[in-house]
Amino acid sequence: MSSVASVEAAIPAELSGLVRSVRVADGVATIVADASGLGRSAATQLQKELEQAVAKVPGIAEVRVALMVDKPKRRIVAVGSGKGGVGKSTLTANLAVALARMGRKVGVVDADIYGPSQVMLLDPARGRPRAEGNTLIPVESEFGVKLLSMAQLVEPGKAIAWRGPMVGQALTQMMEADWGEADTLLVDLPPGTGDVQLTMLQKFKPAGAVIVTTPQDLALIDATRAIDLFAQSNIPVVGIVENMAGYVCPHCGESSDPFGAGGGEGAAVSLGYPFLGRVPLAMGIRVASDTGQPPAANDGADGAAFTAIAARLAEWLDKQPA
Ligand SMILES: Nc1ncnc2c1ncn2[C@@H]1O[C@H](COP(=O)(O)OP(=O)(O)OP(=O)(O)O)[C@@H](O)[C@H]1O
Repeated sequence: MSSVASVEAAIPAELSGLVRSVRVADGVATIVADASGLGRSAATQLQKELEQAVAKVPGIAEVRVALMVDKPKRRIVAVGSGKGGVGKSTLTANLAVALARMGRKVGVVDADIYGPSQVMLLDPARGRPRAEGNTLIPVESEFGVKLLSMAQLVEPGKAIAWRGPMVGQALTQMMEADWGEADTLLVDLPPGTGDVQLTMLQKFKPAGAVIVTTPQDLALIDATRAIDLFAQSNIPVVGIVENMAGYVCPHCGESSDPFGAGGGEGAAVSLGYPFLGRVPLAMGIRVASDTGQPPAANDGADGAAFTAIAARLAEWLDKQPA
């Protein structure tokens, strides 16, 4: 048998369909295999299995495996707000779950170092991300969304008082993790306009940004600042979401507007950005969120607003150039 034939015969049958070429010269076997569509860990596994199988072939001193991989078309969408507590994390988690229910492969990066809440929202079982070499493997939440959070990387309850460079490094590790097939990465940014935002904009160039605000004037002024940050970096603003708008009393059914109403929509119109929708202030949203059950995971009324906003985001994503 020729040395190429011996190498081919040694490759397990279930992997041979992925092998594109085999060459042998001076005891060195060079195998090219197609790993496109496999996640990074499956590709590493393929490489190992090929190396191990071929190393056993008599006369082969060295095995080199080259993998053909396609760069996944993954879009990053930053979710930002001018100030804290406006529901940015709640929106991010629910958009992710709603997009996953629409068939997208979604990852969430919780970059909100000052209040990382995605673990509570999406993974109350608190899975720990694994690491392969320097590459993090995100946790799979029960809602079909992959997750990496600053909260998984530090001890629970420890004050997060990191300096800028550490924050940038942690963000980079999360962004460059093995996101596998994920086509959309939603990044829950800290409120305001600090180091994380700048690293995000300069290094990872999101395809777009969703801005969350509550309807009252102060939040809107802050939201305008957040919008400016994206606009200055030429990151398109997908649109503005108005959260905590309109409270329906669960007892009497009367609707009131504790934070005013329509401010987000008004700001969107006057600034010339699309208005993506309004999420009511609802007890059900708060309770479900606190117990790790994002309303968008179900067909109930509390999830409907998130699903509608996710549909607008999906439509926007589909219109972006490949
Ligand atoms: N539409 C809503 N109805 C009721 N409660 C809400 C709504 N949106 C958010 N909340 C609640 O408000 C609180 C703050 O929300 P969230 O953590 O999402 O805000 P945030 O903007 O991400 O804040 P931070 O930047 O401080 O992390 C949470 O307890 C959340 O459950």
